[in-house]
Formats: sequence, structure tokens, C-alpha cells
Amino acid sequence: MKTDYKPAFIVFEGIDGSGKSTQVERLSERFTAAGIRHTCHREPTDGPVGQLLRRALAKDIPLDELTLALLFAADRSEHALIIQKELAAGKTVLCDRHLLSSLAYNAPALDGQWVHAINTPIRERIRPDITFLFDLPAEEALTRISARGDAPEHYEKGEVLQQVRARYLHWSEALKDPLLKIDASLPIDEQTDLLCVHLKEVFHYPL
Ligand SMILES: Nc1ncnc2c1ncn2[C@@H]1O[C@H](COP(=O)(O)OP(=O)(O)OP(=O)(O)O)[C@@H](O)[C@H]1O
Ligand SMILES: Cc1cn([C@H]2C[C@H](O)[C@@H](COP(=O)(O)O)O2)c(=O)[nH]c1=O
Repeated sequence: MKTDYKPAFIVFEGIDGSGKSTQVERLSERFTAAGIRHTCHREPTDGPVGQLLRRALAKDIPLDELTLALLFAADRSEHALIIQKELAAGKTVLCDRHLLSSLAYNAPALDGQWVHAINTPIRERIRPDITFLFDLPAEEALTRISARGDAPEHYEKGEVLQQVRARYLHWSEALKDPLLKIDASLPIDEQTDLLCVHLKEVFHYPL
């Protein structure tokens, strides 16, 4: 069995409540147990632009869709520089959301090609080696979100998440980046096993 893996940029995507953060945490635990050096990231980031975005998502400050799309790209631009450094230092990067989120969420009011265009310089800096897309019907995601007990954020509404899910499926084909769609209704451990099998078979991670 080959185990000569090189550090990869691994992205987790899907609608709110689809289970991304849970899987980042589970995969991180498996990586730690296997001695794989890695770091966990998320977008929006915890940097200055990301913090502003989190306030807008929590409905603390009103920002329109154009401003949000520009801020998500700005936050990602800074983030790409950090990710490049982590990879160069030999660490695998697990990232909760990246470009596909902008295409899925920020394109309804705006032209999808324009959202793609403002992110193109970032794509030239960094591209995911693999994206795991956690696919779940919006109603199931909303049930999970309300069970979590947090106040619903800016995009956490049934009709919005239904459209976001459809745009995820469209853009995941259109981008042509390496992507594995996961049935997010499966039990948590079963999904983590699927991720590990893929990373072992395709990227030779010692999992
Ligand atoms: N496979 C699963 N089956 C049932 N419940 C799950 C599953 N995966 C995660 N959950 C639960 O669903 C809720 C949402 O999961 P999680 O926070 O990981 O989703 P998320 O995609 O990161 O959400 P968000 O984008 O809103 O932050 C959590 O309470 C989590 O424990
Ligand atoms: C990166 C990114 C995110 N969003 C949206 C998607 C979610 O509703 C929130 C982030 O919340 P999470 O609990 O951390 O998943 O932000 C977006 O609209 N565009 C983006 O580029």
C-alpha cells in the first residue's frame, strides 16, 4: 500500500446544517490518531473581514448582497495566503467552506459568472485538491439547525437553502474541480469512513 501522500487542501461544502463542521472535527480526530500533520480552517475566517461577515450573518449589521459577495471574496483572498503557507510547511488543510459557497449562496441576486470572476485571482493562488460536498435536503438541514438551538442566520430559510442546494449541484459540475458528493443523511461515522477511504485510495493518506 502506498503512503507517500503530499499535504492536500481539503474543502468541506454543503448547505447550512448539512454536517460539515461535524465531519471536519471527525476527520481531524482520525488524522491526529494517524499522526497526519494538519490544521482546521473555516470561511468566513476569524480574520478582520471574516469577523465583519459573521456579524452580518448574525443580522447584527445590515449589508446588501453585493457587499457580502465582495467581502466573502476579500476574506478568501487573505485566507488563501495563509493556506499556501500551511501547505508549504507540510500541513494538510481541512477547510469548512471555500469558493463553492460563494457560487452557491451569493449568486442568486448577482450573476454567477461575476461571482466566479471576482474569485478568479484567488483560484490562481490556490485550488482545492478535493472537495467533499455534503448533500442534504433543505428540510432535513433546517430540522438539524433548529435542534441545534441557535437563532437562524441570514441564509437559514427553507426556500433559500433549497435554491442554494441546487446551485451547489450545478456549480460542482461546472467548476470541474475534483469533488466527491456525500449523502449527508448517512450516520456520522459512516460518512467519516467514506472520506477516509477516498483519501487513502486517491491521495495515499495512511488512514
Ligand atoms: N449525519 C448526521 N446525522 C444526524 N445529525 C447530524 C449529522 N451530522 C451532523 N449532525 C448534527 O446536525 C447539526 C448540524 O451539523 P453541523 O454543525 O456539523 O453542520 P454544518 O454544515 O457545519 O452547519 P453550518 O453550515 O450551519 O455551520 C449538529 O447538531 C450535528 O450534531
Ligand atoms: C464562505 C461563504 C459563506 N457563506 C455563508 C454560508 C453560511 O450561511 C454562512 C457561514 O456559516 P457557517 O455556519 O460557518 O457555515 O455564510 C456565503 O454566503 N458565501 C461564502 O463565500
